[in-house]
Amino acid sequence: MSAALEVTGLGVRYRRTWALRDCSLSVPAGRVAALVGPNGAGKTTLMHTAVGLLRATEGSVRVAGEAAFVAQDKPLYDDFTVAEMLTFGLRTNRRWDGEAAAARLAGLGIPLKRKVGGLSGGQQAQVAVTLALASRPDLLVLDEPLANLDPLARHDVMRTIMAETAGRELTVLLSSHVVSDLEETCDWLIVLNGGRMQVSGDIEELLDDHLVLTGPVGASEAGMRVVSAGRTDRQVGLLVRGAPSPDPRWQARRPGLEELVMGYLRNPESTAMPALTGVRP
Ligand SMILES: Nc1ncnc2c1ncn2[C@@H]1O[C@H](COP(=O)(O)OP(=O)(O)OP(=O)(O)O)[C@@H](O)[C@H]1O
Repeated sequence: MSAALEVTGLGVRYRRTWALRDCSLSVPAGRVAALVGPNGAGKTTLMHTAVGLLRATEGSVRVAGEAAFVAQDKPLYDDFTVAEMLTFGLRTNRRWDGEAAAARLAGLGIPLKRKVGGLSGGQQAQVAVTLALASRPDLLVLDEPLANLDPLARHDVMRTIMAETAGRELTVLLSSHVVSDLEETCDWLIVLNGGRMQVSGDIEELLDDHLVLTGPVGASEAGMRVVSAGRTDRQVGLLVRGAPSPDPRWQARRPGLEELVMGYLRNPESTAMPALTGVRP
């Protein structure tokens, strides 16, 4: 499968501050990739660089085809009606599918005559995503599309994205702070922390490749690849990568996505990157 997004040795600096350093990753075409990380991790910087709003200070970003971007603050023009936004899109995009966009908005019950500023937050997010999709991108980049939305609206926006990715070669990169929102929709995970890449990979493969171990203090950790550890006076909880421990005192189970992400974020030194990027396992 060819890569829709290929990031190689990327570094981005704002004046003296490096927002990203030594980042390499590859997202295969057709994937819905979740980009997660704490505040200031560099998510927006990575997305801006991918869509050409920022230039790489070092390294490179390559997108196969056209990218569309929905910014965190959804720069929709409040005084424009939804219909005017569609006309604007038609005039400013080479490949524009206004009919599909109008049909989708009708399906969502969003009136074309309504001013964008008069729509709810959820509806504005739907309009922003629909307009981005109407430009028929190969890569759709969404910077926290679910921020400030209630759970129902979050679910609806994710459903729109899912419906669009089904049956065509659209690749999506979306950032979020809420890992549970991504579980159903995303099949690729990227964890960014302090400007460094920690994880990039297929979510099912990553979950298969990790274990949560719980055991008494003193249970052997020899030979294990510990991602992160939590300890109390009596118990130890570990997230490990690879084979289970031979020590029978450990109880093992498969992690959930949130546990996997939190395990890595707790220990910024741990990485799970494909070998080809040259990052240590
Ligand atoms: N225009 C700028 N000038 C200087 N520093 C910046 C600028 N934009 C971002 N930074 C810095 O770069 C780093 C990465 O910021 P970025 O906005 O990419 O992170 P983020 O992961 O998107 O954060 P958040 O989750 O809070 O949106 C931070 O340390 C931030 O302070």
